[in-house]
Amino acid sequence: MNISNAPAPIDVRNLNHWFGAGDARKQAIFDVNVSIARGSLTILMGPSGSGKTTVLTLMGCLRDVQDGSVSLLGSELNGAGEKQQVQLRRRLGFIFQAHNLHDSLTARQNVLMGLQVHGRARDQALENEAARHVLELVGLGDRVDYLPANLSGGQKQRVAVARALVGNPEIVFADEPTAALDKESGRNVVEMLKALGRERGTTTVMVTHDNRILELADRIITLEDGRIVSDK
Ligand SMILES: Nc1ncnc2c1ncn2[C@@H]1O[C@H](COP(=O)(O)OP(=O)(O)OP(=O)(O)O)[C@@H](O)[C@H]1O
Repeated sequence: MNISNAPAPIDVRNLNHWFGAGDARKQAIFDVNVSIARGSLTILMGPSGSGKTTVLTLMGCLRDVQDGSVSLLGSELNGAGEKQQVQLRRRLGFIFQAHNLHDSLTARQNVLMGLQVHGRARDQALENEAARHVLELVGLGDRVDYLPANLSGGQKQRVAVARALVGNPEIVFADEPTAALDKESGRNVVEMLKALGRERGTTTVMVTHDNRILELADRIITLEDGRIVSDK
Protein backbone atom coordinates (compact mmCIF):
# COMPACT_ATOMS: atom_id res chain seq x y z
CA MET A 1 0.00 0.00 0.00
CA ASN A 2 1.25 3.45 -0.89
CA ILE A 3 0.11 5.48 2.09
CA SER A 4 0.97 8.80 0.49
CA ASN A 5 -1.70 8.35 -2.22
CA ALA A 6 -4.52 7.28 0.11
CA PRO A 7 -7.00 9.99 1.18
CA ALA A 8 -6.06 11.46 4.57
CA PRO A 9 -8.24 9.95 7.31
CA ILE A 10 -7.78 13.15 9.33
CA ASP A 11 -7.55 16.59 7.79
CA VAL A 12 -7.60 19.61 10.09
CA ARG A 13 -7.89 23.13 8.67
CA ASN A 14 -7.74 26.48 10.49
CA LEU A 15 -8.78 24.93 13.79
CA ASN A 16 -9.36 27.27 16.74
CA HIS A 17 -10.83 26.37 20.10
CA TRP A 18 -11.88 28.28 23.21
CA PHE A 19 -12.73 27.21 26.75
CA GLY A 20 -14.89 29.07 29.24
CA ALA A 21 -17.48 31.79 28.77
CA GLY A 22 -17.70 35.57 29.23
CA ASP A 23 -14.61 37.12 30.80
CA ALA A 24 -13.17 33.65 31.48
CA ARG A 25 -13.26 32.73 27.80
CA LYS A 26 -9.77 31.77 26.73
CA GLN A 27 -8.42 30.54 23.42
CA ALA A 28 -6.60 27.22 23.78
CA ILE A 29 -6.00 26.27 20.12
CA PHE A 30 -4.79 28.69 17.44
CA ASP A 31 -5.04 28.03 13.70
CA VAL A 32 -3.95 24.38 13.70
CA ASN A 33 -3.55 22.81 10.25
CA VAL A 34 -2.56 19.18 9.85
CA SER A 35 -3.25 16.26 7.55
CA ILE A 36 -2.55 12.73 8.84
CA ALA A 37 -1.65 9.93 6.41
CA ARG A 38 -3.42 6.56 6.52
CA GLY A 39 -1.46 3.85 8.31
CA SER A 40 0.91 6.31 9.97
CA LEU A 41 1.79 6.71 13.64
CA THR A 42 1.80 10.37 14.69
CA ILE A 43 2.90 11.61 18.09
CA LEU A 44 1.63 14.90 19.54
CA MET A 45 4.14 16.40 21.97
CA GLY A 46 4.50 19.61 23.90
CA PRO A 47 4.56 21.05 27.41
CA SER A 48 1.69 20.62 29.83
CA GLY A 49 -1.24 22.83 28.81
CA SER A 50 -0.02 23.25 25.22
CA GLY A 51 -3.25 21.81 23.79
CA LYS A 52 -2.36 18.21 22.92
CA THR A 53 -5.38 16.58 24.51
CA THR A 54 -7.69 19.28 23.16
CA VAL A 55 -6.46 18.66 19.60
CA LEU A 56 -6.70 14.87 20.07
CA THR A 57 -10.27 15.05 21.36
CA LEU A 58 -11.31 17.45 18.57
CA MET A 59 -9.84 15.08 15.95
CA GLY A 60 -11.40 12.07 17.68
CA CYS A 61 -14.94 13.42 17.68
CA LEU A 62 -14.99 13.61 21.50
CA ARG A 63 -15.45 17.40 21.57
CA ASP A 64 -17.49 19.71 19.33
CA VAL A 65 -15.52 21.66 16.73
CA GLN A 66 -16.20 25.38 17.30
CA ASP A 67 -14.20 26.98 14.52
CA GLY A 68 -12.39 25.63 11.48
CA SER A 69 -12.66 22.23 9.87
CA VAL A 70 -11.90 18.68 10.97
CA SER A 71 -12.49 16.10 8.28
CA LEU A 72 -12.55 12.64 9.88
CA LEU A 73 -12.79 9.58 7.61
CA GLY A 74 -14.29 11.83 4.95
CA SER A 75 -16.91 13.46 7.21
CA GLU A 76 -16.85 17.07 8.37
CA LEU A 77 -17.08 17.28 12.17
CA ASN A 78 -17.87 21.00 12.36
CA GLY A 79 -21.66 21.02 12.62
CA ALA A 80 -21.97 17.20 12.61
CA GLY A 81 -25.07 15.93 14.43
CA GLU A 82 -24.97 13.53 17.38
CA LYS A 83 -26.07 10.56 15.26
CA GLN A 84 -23.31 11.12 12.71
CA GLN A 85 -20.78 11.53 15.52
CA VAL A 86 -21.83 8.26 17.16
CA GLN A 87 -21.53 6.45 13.83
CA LEU A 88 -18.05 7.88 13.30
CA ARG A 89 -16.89 7.00 16.82
CA ARG A 90 -17.74 3.36 16.09
CA ARG A 91 -14.97 3.41 13.49
CA LEU A 92 -12.43 4.65 16.04
CA GLY A 93 -10.53 3.12 18.94
CA PHE A 94 -9.55 5.01 22.09
CA ILE A 95 -6.80 4.23 24.61
CA PHE A 96 -6.30 6.38 27.69
CA GLN A 97 -3.66 6.55 30.38
CA ALA A 98 -5.94 5.13 33.01
CA HIS A 99 -6.86 1.85 31.41
CA ASN A 100 -10.41 1.98 32.85
CA LEU A 101 -10.89 -1.77 33.02
CA HIS A 102 -13.83 -3.14 34.96
CA ASP A 103 -12.43 -4.93 38.02
CA SER A 104 -15.17 -7.55 38.12
CA LEU A 105 -14.77 -8.58 34.47
CA THR A 106 -12.11 -10.86 33.02
CA ALA A 107 -9.70 -9.70 30.32
CA ARG A 108 -11.95 -11.23 27.64
CA GLN A 109 -15.11 -9.66 29.10
CA ASN A 110 -13.40 -6.27 29.25
CA VAL A 111 -12.43 -6.61 25.60
CA LEU A 112 -16.01 -7.56 24.73
CA MET A 113 -17.11 -4.19 26.16
CA GLY A 114 -15.24 -2.66 23.23
CA LEU A 115 -17.60 -4.47 20.84
CA GLN A 116 -20.77 -3.59 22.68
CA VAL A 117 -20.30 0.11 21.99
CA HIS A 118 -20.22 -0.82 18.32
CA GLY A 119 -23.85 -1.84 18.50
CA ARG A 120 -23.53 -4.41 15.76
CA ALA A 121 -25.65 -7.53 15.39
CA ARG A 122 -24.60 -9.84 18.18
CA ASP A 123 -23.07 -13.25 17.63
CA GLN A 124 -21.62 -14.35 20.95
CA ALA A 125 -19.40 -17.12 19.60
CA LEU A 126 -17.95 -14.81 16.98
CA GLU A 127 -17.42 -12.03 19.52
CA ASN A 128 -15.69 -14.39 21.96
CA GLU A 129 -13.41 -15.51 19.17
CA ALA A 130 -12.65 -11.90 18.19
CA ALA A 131 -11.83 -11.04 21.81
CA ARG A 132 -9.56 -14.07 22.15
CA HIS A 133 -7.84 -13.27 18.87
CA VAL A 134 -7.09 -9.67 19.81
CA LEU A 135 -5.86 -10.71 23.28
CA GLU A 136 -3.49 -13.14 21.56
CA LEU A 137 -2.37 -10.31 19.31
CA VAL A 138 -1.34 -8.24 22.35
CA GLY A 139 0.42 -11.23 23.88
CA LEU A 140 -2.22 -12.15 26.46
CA GLY A 141 -3.51 -15.36 24.91
CA ASP A 142 -2.75 -17.17 28.19
CA ARG A 143 -4.51 -14.52 30.35
CA VAL A 144 -7.91 -14.42 28.64
CA ASP A 145 -9.86 -15.38 31.76
CA TYR A 146 -7.82 -13.41 34.31
CA LEU A 147 -9.34 -10.60 36.34
CA PRO A 148 -7.52 -7.23 36.22
CA ALA A 149 -6.38 -7.71 39.84
CA ASN A 150 -4.29 -10.66 38.67
CA LEU A 151 -2.63 -8.79 35.81
CA SER A 152 0.40 -6.48 35.95
CA GLY A 153 0.12 -2.80 35.00
CA GLY A 154 1.54 -3.50 31.57
CA GLN A 155 -0.84 -6.41 31.01
CA LYS A 156 -3.83 -4.29 32.03
CA GLN A 157 -2.84 -1.61 29.56
CA ARG A 158 -2.54 -4.28 26.87
CA VAL A 159 -6.10 -5.39 27.67
CA ALA A 160 -7.14 -1.75 27.14
CA VAL A 161 -5.30 -1.78 23.81
CA ALA A 162 -7.07 -5.03 22.86
CA ARG A 163 -10.42 -3.44 23.77
CA ALA A 164 -9.64 -0.47 21.52
CA LEU A 165 -8.63 -2.77 18.65
CA VAL A 166 -11.32 -5.46 18.80
CA GLY A 167 -13.75 -3.52 16.61
CA ASN A 168 -11.06 -3.16 13.93
CA PRO A 169 -10.92 0.64 14.14
CA GLU A 170 -9.70 2.69 11.22
CA ILE A 171 -8.05 5.20 13.57
CA VAL A 172 -6.73 4.75 17.11
CA PHE A 173 -6.52 7.82 19.35
CA ALA A 174 -4.30 7.32 22.38
CA ASP A 175 -3.68 9.76 25.24
CA GLU A 176 -0.53 8.92 27.22
CA PRO A 177 -1.00 5.17 26.71
CA THR A 178 2.47 4.32 28.00
CA ALA A 179 2.67 6.68 30.99
CA ALA A 180 2.00 3.95 33.54
CA LEU A 181 4.21 1.37 31.85
CA ASP A 182 7.85 0.37 32.16
CA LYS A 183 10.05 0.95 29.13
CA GLU A 184 9.61 -2.47 27.57
CA SER A 185 5.82 -2.68 28.00
CA GLY A 186 5.45 0.88 26.68
CA ARG A 187 7.50 0.07 23.63
CA ASN A 188 5.52 -3.12 23.04
CA VAL A 189 2.24 -1.22 23.05
CA VAL A 190 3.51 1.32 20.52
CA GLU A 191 5.15 -1.33 18.35
CA MET A 192 1.85 -3.15 18.26
CA LEU A 193 0.06 -0.05 17.01
CA LYS A 194 2.78 0.48 14.43
CA ALA A 195 2.40 -3.10 13.18
CA LEU A 196 -1.35 -2.53 12.78
CA GLY A 197 -0.55 0.48 10.63
CA ARG A 198 1.57 -1.70 8.36
CA GLU A 199 -0.77 -4.69 8.30
CA ARG A 200 -4.25 -3.15 8.34
CA GLY A 201 -3.63 0.50 7.48
CA THR A 202 -4.77 1.55 10.95
CA THR A 203 -3.85 5.17 11.64
CA THR A 204 -2.66 6.11 15.14
CA VAL A 205 -2.51 9.53 16.75
CA MET A 206 -0.93 9.52 20.18
CA VAL A 207 -0.32 12.18 22.83
CA THR A 208 2.76 11.42 24.87
CA HIS A 209 5.47 12.88 27.08
CA ASP A 210 7.33 9.60 26.79
CA ASN A 211 10.70 10.25 25.14
CA ARG A 212 11.37 6.51 25.07
CA ILE A 213 8.93 5.91 22.21
CA LEU A 214 9.59 8.93 20.00
CA GLU A 215 11.85 6.99 17.65
CA LEU A 216 8.92 4.74 16.74
CA ALA A 217 6.84 7.61 15.35
CA ASP A 218 6.47 8.32 11.64
CA ARG A 219 5.80 11.93 12.49
CA ILE A 220 6.20 14.13 15.56
CA ILE A 221 4.07 17.26 15.90
CA THR A 222 4.97 19.64 18.73
CA LEU A 223 2.48 22.09 20.19
CA GLU A 224 3.24 25.14 22.31
CA ASP A 225 0.60 27.50 23.66
CA GLY A 226 -2.02 25.98 21.35
CA ARG A 227 0.03 26.30 18.16
CA ILE A 228 2.04 23.82 16.11
CA VAL A 229 5.68 24.87 16.48
CA SER A 230 7.30 21.87 14.84
CA ASP A 231 6.15 19.10 12.50
CA LYS A 232 8.63 16.49 11.33
N1 LIG B 1 -12.33 21.78 30.21
C1 LIG B 1 -11.51 22.84 30.19
N2 LIG B 1 -11.93 24.04 30.69
C2 LIG B 1 -11.12 25.11 30.66
N3 LIG B 1 -9.87 25.11 30.17
C3 LIG B 1 -9.42 23.95 29.67
C4 LIG B 1 -10.20 22.75 29.66
N4 LIG B 1 -9.47 21.77 29.10
C5 LIG B 1 -8.29 22.30 28.78
N5 LIG B 1 -8.25 23.62 29.11
C6 LIG B 1 -7.12 24.53 28.89
O1 LIG B 1 -6.72 24.45 27.53
C7 LIG B 1 -5.31 24.45 27.42
C8 LIG B 1 -4.85 23.18 26.72
O2 LIG B 1 -5.14 22.05 27.55
P1 LIG B 1 -4.83 20.54 27.13
O3 LIG B 1 -5.35 19.67 28.20
O4 LIG B 1 -5.28 20.33 25.75
O5 LIG B 1 -3.24 20.56 27.16
P2 LIG B 1 -2.23 19.32 27.13
O6 LIG B 1 -1.10 19.76 26.26
O7 LIG B 1 -2.96 18.09 26.77
O8 LIG B 1 -1.76 19.27 28.64
P3 LIG B 1 -1.27 18.02 29.57
O9 LIG B 1 0.00 17.54 28.97
O10 LIG B 1 -1.08 18.65 30.90
O11 LIG B 1 -2.37 17.01 29.52
C9 LIG B 1 -4.75 24.62 28.83
O12 LIG B 1 -4.52 25.98 29.05
C10 LIG B 1 -5.91 24.13 29.70
O13 LIG B 1 -5.87 24.78 30.94
